[in-house]
Amino acid sequence: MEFATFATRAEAIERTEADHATTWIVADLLADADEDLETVVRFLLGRVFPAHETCTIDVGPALCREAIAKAAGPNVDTADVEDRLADRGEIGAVAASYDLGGQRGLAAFSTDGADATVAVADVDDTLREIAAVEGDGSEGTKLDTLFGLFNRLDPPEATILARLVLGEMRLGVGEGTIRDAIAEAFLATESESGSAGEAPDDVDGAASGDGEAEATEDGKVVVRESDDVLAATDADVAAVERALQVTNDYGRVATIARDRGRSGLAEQRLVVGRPVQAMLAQAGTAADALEEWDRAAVETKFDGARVQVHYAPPANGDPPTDENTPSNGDVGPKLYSRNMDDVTEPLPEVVELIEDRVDVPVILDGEVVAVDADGDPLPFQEVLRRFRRKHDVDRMREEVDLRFHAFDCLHHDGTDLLDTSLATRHDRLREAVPDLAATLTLADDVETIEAIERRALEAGHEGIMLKDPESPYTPGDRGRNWLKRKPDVETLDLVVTGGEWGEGRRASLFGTFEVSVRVDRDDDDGNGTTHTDPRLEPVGKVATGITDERLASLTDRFDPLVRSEEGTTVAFDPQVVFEVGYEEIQRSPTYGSGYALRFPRFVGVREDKDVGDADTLARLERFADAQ
Ligand SMILES: Nc1ncnc2c1ncn2[C@@H]1O[C@H](COP(=O)(O)OP(=O)(O)OP(=O)(O)O)[C@@H](O)[C@H]1O
Repeated sequence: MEFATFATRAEAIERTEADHATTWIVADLLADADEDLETVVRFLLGRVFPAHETCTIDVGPALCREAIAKAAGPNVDTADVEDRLADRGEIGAVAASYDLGGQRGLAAFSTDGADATVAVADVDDTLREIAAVEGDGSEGTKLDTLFGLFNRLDPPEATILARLVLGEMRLGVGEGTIRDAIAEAFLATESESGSAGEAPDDVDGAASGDGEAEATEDGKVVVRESDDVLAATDADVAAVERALQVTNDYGRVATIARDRGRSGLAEQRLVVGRPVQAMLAQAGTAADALEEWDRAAVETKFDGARVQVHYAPPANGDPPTDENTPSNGDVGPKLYSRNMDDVTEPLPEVVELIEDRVDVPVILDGEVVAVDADGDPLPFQEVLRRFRRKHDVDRMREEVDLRFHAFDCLHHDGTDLLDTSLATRHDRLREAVPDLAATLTLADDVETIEAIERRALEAGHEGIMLKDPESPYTPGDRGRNWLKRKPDVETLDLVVTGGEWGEGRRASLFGTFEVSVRVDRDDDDGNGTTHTDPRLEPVGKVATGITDERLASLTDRFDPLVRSEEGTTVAFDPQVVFEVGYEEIQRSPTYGSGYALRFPRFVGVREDKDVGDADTLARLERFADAQ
């Protein structure tokens, strides 16, 4: 597929507002993608690599702006690109606003005069090439390669490339839309209920369906209520969802759905070495748990960082031959964070522990916690000193002692356990790692649960987890089968979107940080889906709780993220998530979110969270209502 075709269709998706119409156009695009299907799916999600691969193209906003400036010609410098960014607010629009290198010039044609169009596969290859560049001079090589690509693109293509490079596609296509579109494009014909979802007629490049299409002032195409509903059934969508949960690879699932249909999807298995999305929890009380289930499984809530362990010991057999066969030999131990980043290297003692204790293939879920000399838990911030460390791992190992607590088992000795009950999974967990398994107590009265909670708090833990003992493991889901209970007021995990330079002694440091919530299109789906296209709205400014030393390190960290500057106020590229405490949430016209935090206080940087994991406006509103 030509990249220009992809860009035009992406533009139409962006202009379309109704969810079902978006699903149609995406389904239509997937059906036309042929051999580029996997790439198209990833591009729509703003990714070059599937989520379970730890590769990144490692091009920051500054380098991307420099490449655009270079492609825009000798009269344009990075400062000019930054000005336009401050003006237009979005890198795609900025890239499209320049007459880049060859757009209308000679470079659009190869030397023999043939039209040198760029294919989706060319863009993918080039971005992978950029990802692979390492070592001295890598910045320069990445810049030249990216510039070379921008140089060959038309404005709509340049928009998409710039957004892709920075992982912000802004098409309003979340993971849920892709899931539905895969079902619509490739499974709907298999259902008895009807024919495949028909892509709607084209109206000005965007979907119309049978309903009346109407362009609004901002150019979005709204499709009014129509008889034309999606053809995919709930069962189709569930089949896709299931395969996504085990493979964690949208591109791959799309291809399997197209080529092998439902039976192919049903055959997908967990693979030791391929991380799975973490199951998440909602806040809840003992009374909530006992109201919802007959009995609650009660566990300590450890105050550390989530780690998923993948290991297949070498003695157990040969390495996997087919990547869809549960591996039975020689993988890892590999450790993954809650966001599926590879954290094996920073945590060597966990690797050694697993190698030492485990003798069959496993996928375990758990938490690493920093502990003091007596083995008592230390605050969460301590574990983060170890978690993403690339240098001085050995020295830090001496400084911060870690414990690994395993609380779930997703795969054990050739058997996938996602669909079995928590109680069964816990039995397998104890079989796999008897002395690393968290204690799980079944309770059917509030008093027992409260006693466990008191003991957990006295021992220095964060609180307790309450889990439905009958529930399956649902990757990526923040449902009500796991409830977390901790006494402290919930903190919020907010994206840092701006800042202000300090005054006097602190004039060379950022002194205040503007923090924002995510406002996603499908914000209120309530199912914990990670959305790739967040809009961010401020809720307050954090200035307290930060030491001078910390401010200095934060200033170094945020300096390269400055997107624009006006007086002492700066806007940052949204990349860092702060955990923020507060006394109260108030309604307020001051900020775009409609809320303001009273006495916001810096608790720490959530190194384990990306922008897509930050709290949403919907969650903030729930907290505000519950005050
Ligand atoms: N026994 C346990 N079972 C499950 N999760 C646990 C347990 N102990 C600690 N945790 C941690 O608690 C988290 C569950 O809370 P949640 O899903 O809300 O994540 P979060 O947003 O990081 O919340 P928080 O900031 O409260 O930890 C898990 O991701 C895990 O890291």
